[in-house]
Amino acid sequence: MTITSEKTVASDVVLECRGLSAGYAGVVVCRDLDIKVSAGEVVALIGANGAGKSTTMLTVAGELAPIAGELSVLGSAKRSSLSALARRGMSYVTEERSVIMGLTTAENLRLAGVAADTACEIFPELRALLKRPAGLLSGGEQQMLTLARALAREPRLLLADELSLGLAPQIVQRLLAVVREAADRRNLGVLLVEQHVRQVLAVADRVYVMRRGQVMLSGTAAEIGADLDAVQRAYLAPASGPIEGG
Ligand SMILES: Nc1ncnc2c1ncn2[C@@H]1O[C@H](COP(=O)(O)OP(=O)(O)OP(=O)(O)O)[C@@H](O)[C@H]1O
Repeated sequence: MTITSEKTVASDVVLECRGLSAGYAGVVVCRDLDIKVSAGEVVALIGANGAGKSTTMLTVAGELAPIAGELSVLGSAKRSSLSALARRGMSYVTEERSVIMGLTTAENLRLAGVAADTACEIFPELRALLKRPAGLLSGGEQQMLTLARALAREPRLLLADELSLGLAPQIVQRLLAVVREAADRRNLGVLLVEQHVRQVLAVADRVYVMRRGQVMLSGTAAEIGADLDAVQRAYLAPASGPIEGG
């Protein structure tokens, strides 16, 4: 199945890869990736376990060197480390709880150079939790803290890899709504890996569907959502056997 039409939300491209191959120690795991994210756009990367989503994100984030192809992040095609990209306006958040558990919410924010008021504007839920050690926050609250910390720095590109892994549906919805709002209000470009396909389709502009290291399908969220059952059967069921041609 091929869906070709794509909505162009903004002309400002914050992330683009063309013919990108990525992997580990020279072994290709993802190949020929053509992915683009513009400012103000929420783009979802979905796929079954092992499809190569995290490998793609790690490569885009500067953690893995591309094996082949072109990659341009925030207007530069020069390879940059995660920390250099962070300085230029990229935030990378993952499912791993990145808060320091022994510090309070307020201390975690201070350590990141983020004003508590700014974080609480993003997630008002954090206000009542400022004095609580992050280790005592629920998983959802920890991810609100993580996301507030990331968004308070006013990035131009947010990479979020399964931010809502293992969280309750209402929390997933809340986190995704805040990401959508940041895209709309601050012109943030977002690339989002998400297992909660229906929920992510509700907030995304466009979607790339990966399977066995390749983008098999791309389109607007409406296009992908229109035949989601078929997409799920064809591409989101667990793949069996090795990735071909690695
Ligand atoms: N550090 C690594 N070294 C070698 N191979 C790896 C490494 N990490 C992942 N892989 C392999 O790369 C392939 C893609 O993995 P990746 O984690 O990118 O998929 P994913 O789509 O993010 O999966 P999931 O949804 O399960 O997180 C898998 O076959 C995996 O075993």
